[in-house]
Formats: sequence, structure tokens, C-alpha cells
Amino acid sequence: MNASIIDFMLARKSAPIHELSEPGPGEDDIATMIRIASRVPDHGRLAPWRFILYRGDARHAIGEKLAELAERREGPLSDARRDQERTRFSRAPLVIGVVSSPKENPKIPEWEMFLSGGMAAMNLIVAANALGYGANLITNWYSGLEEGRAILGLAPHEKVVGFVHIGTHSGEIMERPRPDPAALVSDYSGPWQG
Ligand SMILES: Cc1cc2nc3c(=O)[nH]c(=O)nc-3n(C[C@H](O)[C@H](O)[C@H](O)COP(=O)(O)O)c2cc1C
Repeated sequence: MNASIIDFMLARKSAPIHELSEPGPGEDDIATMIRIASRVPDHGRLAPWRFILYRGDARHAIGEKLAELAERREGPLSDARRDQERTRFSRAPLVIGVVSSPKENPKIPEWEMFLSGGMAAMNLIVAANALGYGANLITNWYSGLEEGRAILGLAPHEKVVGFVHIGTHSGEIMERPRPDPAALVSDYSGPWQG
């Protein structure tokens, strides 16, 4: 048994995005995180996901476009709201977009490909934490809109799995209430009776 991995997994939690600061991961750490993120169950070995790095000035350019999109949809934004949209991608030093990019396949359903993307995202978060960074996955309003996804670089057939914000976190992360594992598990007791 590897007790340190067990302890690490039992304590894992997401850091608030606004508390993620420089330094963010460099090239070597990013390469390690992507290798770990792509080492996940993947029915048919389709690699039905990809990763987009948002860093540097690109994060600010995206914020401007998201603010414009929000304004087109909702009318004039308050200053606070505009600032919120403009800084969506520039709070942490690095955001990695986990994108579900389904492949044509006669046997593997698209929902399995999407689930594989969720596994890639979870591995990415764990890898970031193991390298010493804080991380937090969010989707937010723009992920549910084709125009929003296009701003973020996704093709029309692709879906957002999540945007993983990554940076240095110092201090404690507050624990949130966790489900009671005992309430989630049961022994199999036969087919569903309705
Ligand atoms: C698919 C998905 C999308 C999420 N989107 C958002 C979001 O848009 N905004 C938000 O505040 N939290 C969002 N969350 C929740 C954050 O990831 C949250 O910080 C996290 O669940 C904290 O749990 P943890 O400490 O166990 O990682 C999302 C979670 C998932 C799984």
C-alpha cells in the first residue's frame, strides 16, 4: 500500500480561483500534467479530448470578448459585472481547457467519450495538486453557448469538460461538507423494482 497517495487523495480539495497566484506551472510541469491527464480510461483508444492552454495576454483578450458577448446578450453591463467578465480567465496564471472532442466511431457512444474527458480533467487536477499547485475546475455560463465556446477556441462539434484554473496557493483551503460515503453504497439486491 502507498499510504502517502492515500493520504493525498483523502485530503484533496479545490482552491478558490481568486487565491491562485504566480508562479504558475512552466513548460515541464505542463507537459507532465498533460501526460497524466491523457493517461485515462478511453474506450477504443480514441483520445476523444484535447487541452487548450490559456496563458499570458490570451487570458485578457478572452476576457474582453466574454464581456462583449455578455453585453450583446444582456444589454449594458454594470462596471462590476464588466470587470467580472474581463477577468474570468486572468485570475490564475494558467487555465487549461479540457475539451471533449468526439471521434466518429460505429461502436463507442459519444457519452462514453465525454466521460473519458471527465476522467482526463480529474487526472489533470490531481496532477496539478501533486506538483504543488492549487487547481479548480469550472464551466460557467459561456461553456453552455456555442458563441462562448467559439471564443474559447472550441469547434462546433466539441463540448467543454471544464476549465481548470491552476496556480500557486498558499495557506489553508477551507474544507467543504463532504457526502457520507456509507449513504452512497449498498450491496446489490436484485433488479430495480420501480
Ligand atoms: C463539471 C463541473 C462544473 C463546475 N462548474 C463550476 C462553475 O461554473 N462555477 C463554480 O463556482 N463552480 C463550479 N464547479 C465546482 C468547482 O469545481 C468546485 O470548486 C469544486 O467542486 C470543489 O470541490 P473539491 O474541493 O472536491 O474539488 C464545477 C464542478 C464540476 C464538476
